[in-house]
Amino acid sequence: MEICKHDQFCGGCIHQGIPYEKQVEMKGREVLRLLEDKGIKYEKFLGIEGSPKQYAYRNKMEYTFGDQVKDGDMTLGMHQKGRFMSIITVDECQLVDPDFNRILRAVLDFCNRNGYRFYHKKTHEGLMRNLIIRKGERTGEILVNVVTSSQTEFDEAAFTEYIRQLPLHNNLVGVLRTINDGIADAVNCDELKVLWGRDYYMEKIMGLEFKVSAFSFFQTNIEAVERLYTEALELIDDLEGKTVYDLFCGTGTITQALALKAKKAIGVELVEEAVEAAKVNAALNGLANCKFLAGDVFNVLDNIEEKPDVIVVDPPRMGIQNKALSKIVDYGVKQIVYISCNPKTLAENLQFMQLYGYEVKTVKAYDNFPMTKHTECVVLMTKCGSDKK
Ligand SMILES: C[S@@+](CC[C@H](N)C(=O)[O-])C[C@H]1O[C@@H](n2cnc3c(N)ncnc32)[C@H](O)[C@@H]1O
Repeated sequence: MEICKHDQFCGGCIHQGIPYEKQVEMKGREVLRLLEDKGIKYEKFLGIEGSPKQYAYRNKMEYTFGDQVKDGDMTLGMHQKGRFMSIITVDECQLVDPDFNRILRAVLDFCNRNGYRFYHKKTHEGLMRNLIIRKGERTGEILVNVVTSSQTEFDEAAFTEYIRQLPLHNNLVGVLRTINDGIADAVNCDELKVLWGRDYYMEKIMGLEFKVSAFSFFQTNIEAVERLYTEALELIDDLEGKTVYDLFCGTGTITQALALKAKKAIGVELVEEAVEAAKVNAALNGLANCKFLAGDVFNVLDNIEEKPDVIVVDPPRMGIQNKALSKIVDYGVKQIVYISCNPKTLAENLQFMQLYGYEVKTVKAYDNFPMTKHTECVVLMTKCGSDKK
């Protein structure tokens, strides 16, 4: 693949131009360095896996309307590297399905033709704010969600017609409009309007089906994350008859995969909408042995009656706070599987867990986000001495 035409301004693909094997090797070395810096002793490093797809792997993009130079033409895309107020049009991004680029270009043309202006971050004036495109990798379903203020007229019928007649390879299943009049530079939903079709797409992963609604979290690189989750769950000795906690469970993908084998799987997640989505999906998959609880892991752990035999954690980039980690290690379960999207906070958490009687058996890294700086890791920890019992 040639160097992307947006490379000069877009800060997303920092490793672009470096041969892929080299990128993977660099990320693997970085994980080991971070672990070693924290004095983490591990029995085995199982290496690093590259992504099954190096391009067109992202199933979601959140683009912003703006301009690249002050009072210049309207743009739609990503923030320019190092220049927060500048937006660059990324209509040839290589990390997304070509349909995303087609839709982005078409929406920008539509807005220019209709004289719609972008919402200005400083003056808080203007109409067009964001464009969110999501795709079911395994179903080929596409959802288009345009985010606007309510300050001036927006021709919803013309927009819908225009999007529906675009020649796409994938199957458009919904055209949505989100009204956001908040002044924060974030996508908040004051009202979600279904202009056509439905407000969700379907995805298939780990042999399960998922209904992913407009704002639900869902993993970005499906092929890569399926392999990562599968390998992470294979580290657990035996799930039969066991109660498993899936902490920081998001929309409950892991919880449901665990429930296929365990006696009971309990997911805990801060975002209530994600928990509601997880419940809907568990019902869709006919899984009656899943339970989902909304709230901060630190608080919710005190209210779960069933004690765990195994714990899986998949925290956000900031890792797990020590006060929550104390409660997790206090269960004394034989195996903890730690899935991490930030090797730096992973190393800090492992250091703490080692002090409280856990040892690191295996570490494996995964490059689920080729060209970018991100690396995922899966670590198996066991309670010291539990092997000898
Ligand atoms: C990396 S994602 C996990 C994704 C999940 N495994 C899935 O497949 O959908 C981390 C999740 O932790 C949640 N989270 C962040 N802080 C939390 C907390 N203190 N307690 C519970 N959940 C939290 C986030 O909302 C997010 O959904």
